[in-house]
Amino acid sequence: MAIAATISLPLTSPTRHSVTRRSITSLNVSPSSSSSSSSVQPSFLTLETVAFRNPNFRVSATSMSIEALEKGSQTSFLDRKESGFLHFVKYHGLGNDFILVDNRDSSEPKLTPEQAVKLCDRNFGIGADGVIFAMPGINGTDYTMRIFNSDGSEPEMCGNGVRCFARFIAELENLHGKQSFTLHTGAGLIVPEIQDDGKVILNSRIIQMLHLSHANMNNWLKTWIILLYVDELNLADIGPKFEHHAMFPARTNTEFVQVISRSHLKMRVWERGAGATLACGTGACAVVVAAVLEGHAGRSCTVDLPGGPLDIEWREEDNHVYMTGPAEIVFYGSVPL
Ligand SMILES: N[C@H](CCC[C@H](N)C(=O)O)C(=O)O
Repeated sequence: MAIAATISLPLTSPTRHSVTRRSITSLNVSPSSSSSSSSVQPSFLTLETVAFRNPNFRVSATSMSIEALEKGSQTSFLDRKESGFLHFVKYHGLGNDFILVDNRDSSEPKLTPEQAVKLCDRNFGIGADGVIFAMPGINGTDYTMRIFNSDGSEPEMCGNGVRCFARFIAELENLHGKQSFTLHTGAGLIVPEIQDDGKVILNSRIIQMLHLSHANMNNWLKTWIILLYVDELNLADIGPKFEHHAMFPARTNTEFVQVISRSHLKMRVWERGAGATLACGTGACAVVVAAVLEGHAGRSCTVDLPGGPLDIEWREEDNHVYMTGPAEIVFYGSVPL
């Protein structure tokens, strides 16, 4: 599959430090942490992202020329259905980046895992940690979210991916204000609730899984609390040893955690099927649940990841986990299939 793409860039004013409120998509409604979401540091914005942040230009990957985009072209881009091409939107959540595909017209993913591997390649493809498909719901849900990791494996769920998925659906369906939809995932039913300010809540079912998995040392969400200086870790060396250990027949994500205080953790992650990523939403949630269960932290923590901070709260009264973090559009694109 040739990878020659015309890229349309949804750009806002290219100031390096403008992380607009609307760009903060949160899985948290607790006002206490909303202020912290505005503390999201723009440090994870790369020059490429900033350079692509002006809504009036299109970059053609073939000519690398910059052309003015007619008004409203973002909407028309999302309506593109030319056959023989895959139209996608590139999002990232703290640098954990995904190719999002509007797959609402079919219950079969538009890409094979092998094609996803090629598109995720950062040199020969678009470059991403995974491909996420917005598909028709099943068993009465509004949508289904499926994800292929950059190695082609299919995980059950993806925390950062849910934030990007929520932003993607809101754009596709032109949703504004408070919205809620039911989402079928490999980890079960998720009911993301988009709040008036664009934030999204994560439902409690995942907590039972997190709780159970920590207790049962289930391979998917197993988290190791290791009291160490995580920056000194050679993830490429130690990560695969955990991922491929015989203890985890389905492999595992592994989070390496430094407890800075009872409300501040620092984490690096080696992800199953994606390697060292800049952020892991499910991992950050699992880390806080595990740290609480192990007595290392309180129920509200800022988790520092290489891509930036996530605010996580495991609320006692409803057993929900609330995650606050950004979900940014990077560009729209089309690739020939
Ligand atoms: N690689 C992970 C899926 C993505 C999880 C991570 N990106 C997140 O934000 O939750 C796995 O195979 O379980």
